[in-house]
Amino acid sequence: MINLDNTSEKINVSSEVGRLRRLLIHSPDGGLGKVVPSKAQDWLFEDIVHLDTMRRDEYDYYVKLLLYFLDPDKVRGKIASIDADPTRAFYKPGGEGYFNSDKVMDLQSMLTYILEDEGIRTQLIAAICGIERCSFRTQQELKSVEPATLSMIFISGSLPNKQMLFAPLPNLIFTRDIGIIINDHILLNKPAKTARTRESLLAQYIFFYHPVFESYRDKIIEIPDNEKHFLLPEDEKHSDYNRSTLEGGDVMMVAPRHLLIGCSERTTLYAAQQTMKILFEKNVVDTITIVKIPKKRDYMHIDTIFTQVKKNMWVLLSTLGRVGDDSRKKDVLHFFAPKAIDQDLKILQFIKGLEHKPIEIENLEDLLADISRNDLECREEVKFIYSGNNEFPFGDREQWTDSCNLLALKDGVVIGYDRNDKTLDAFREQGFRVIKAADLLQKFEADELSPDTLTDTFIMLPSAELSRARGGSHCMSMPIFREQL
Ligand SMILES: NC(=O)NCCC[C@H](N)C(=O)O
Repeated sequence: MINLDNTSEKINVSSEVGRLRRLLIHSPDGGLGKVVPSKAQDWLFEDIVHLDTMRRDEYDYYVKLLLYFLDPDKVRGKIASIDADPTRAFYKPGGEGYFNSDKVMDLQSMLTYILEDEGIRTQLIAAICGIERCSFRTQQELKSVEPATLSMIFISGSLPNKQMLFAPLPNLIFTRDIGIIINDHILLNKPAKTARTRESLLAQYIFFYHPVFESYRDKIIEIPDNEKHFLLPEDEKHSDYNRSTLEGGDVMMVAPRHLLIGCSERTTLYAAQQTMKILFEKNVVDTITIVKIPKKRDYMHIDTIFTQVKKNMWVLLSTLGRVGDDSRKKDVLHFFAPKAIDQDLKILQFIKGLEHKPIEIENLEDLLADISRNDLECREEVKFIYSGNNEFPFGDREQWTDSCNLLALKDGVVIGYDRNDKTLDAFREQGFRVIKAADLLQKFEADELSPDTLTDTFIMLPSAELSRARGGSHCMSMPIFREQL
């Protein structure tokens, strides 16, 4: 069981780059290894993945890095022995040897914890069996399964004897999308895709019942459905104005009083408006900027297009920025040249009390520079790093493999994928140390570098398998506590 002492008053996120102190993750579970080619797209994967490689050679580094920064006693001086264990016991929630941190928390452990309560267990079994259309007998049988196994079944979809009860949840590794902390409030998502429905049900139960969130229950925000929606004919139900869906990758807490909400393939205008109304009424923030991006698989959420690196630095996709892709600047008439799509981008800023008079912002760079200068009171020059170093056609290629989706562990220290070479060059040009996760861990172990003193660093996470799931380190994190900037 995790130590829950001092866990109250520990939920607060008011920026994207304040030192990260606590977050929710989920290590790739057995369900990811069950994605079959014919279901990969339905389950929102671009390909099938090799689970062992994804865990051992990729995601496990993410965990070690997070622990080194957030809960160092769990890993300092132990990396060699952790790596030498062929069973990976350190990473397996619930098992002996599990790292069990109250700073880097896995949803699976949290689920196991709440399932110890018989009442919650009965409710959740009924709810899941309801959405998954299980038989009455299955529902009864699940009642006698002990919590750790039940938690594994709910997540992976399979019984211990490997029989599949329902589909796996391969996207649960992208914890960002299930909810978002906005100051000391928790906004739950409403997933756009059926493949992610069970995830949000599990998240509801975790946020409402886990003791970590106990004193925040009245600060959990759930977005309502449009009442009219129930009365609409099927073909009208899916319009952006009638549907209510929102995913965490479209919600970005950029400054203590300023929130960005993307309207995208996943988040509808209706949900964005409802969220804005609730947040203004509750006085959680006083500026909300809606960033409407093209509804395209390539750009499923705004955090696939830009993320913050440090107070005065952002990484973004130029095709949707002011500069545009350089192939267009040079007027390259080539069949590969992208269409001008920046006209599909629209940015409107709403100030509490003046919602009827939104301010239109012309482009992403203007918005991001304004956040750095005015919200974060940054005096240095604001810098932009472009995906693929803004070299055609690498901007789009590298955005597809999450060059713009970085997780800041602290101001200027980010984790991102190792495969986006041109973007990495751009970081080097800005004076960043670009270092492999394994090498950095070695240097931490040898006391040559320390998380506390590290500055301007891009930590490269191996990503051959992870990137097939179409999300990066920003998507794989749900920060619940960051220090104030
Ligand atoms: N915030 C994010 O962009 N999350 C990435 C989610 C990837 C996942 N395969 C999905 O399509 O939902």
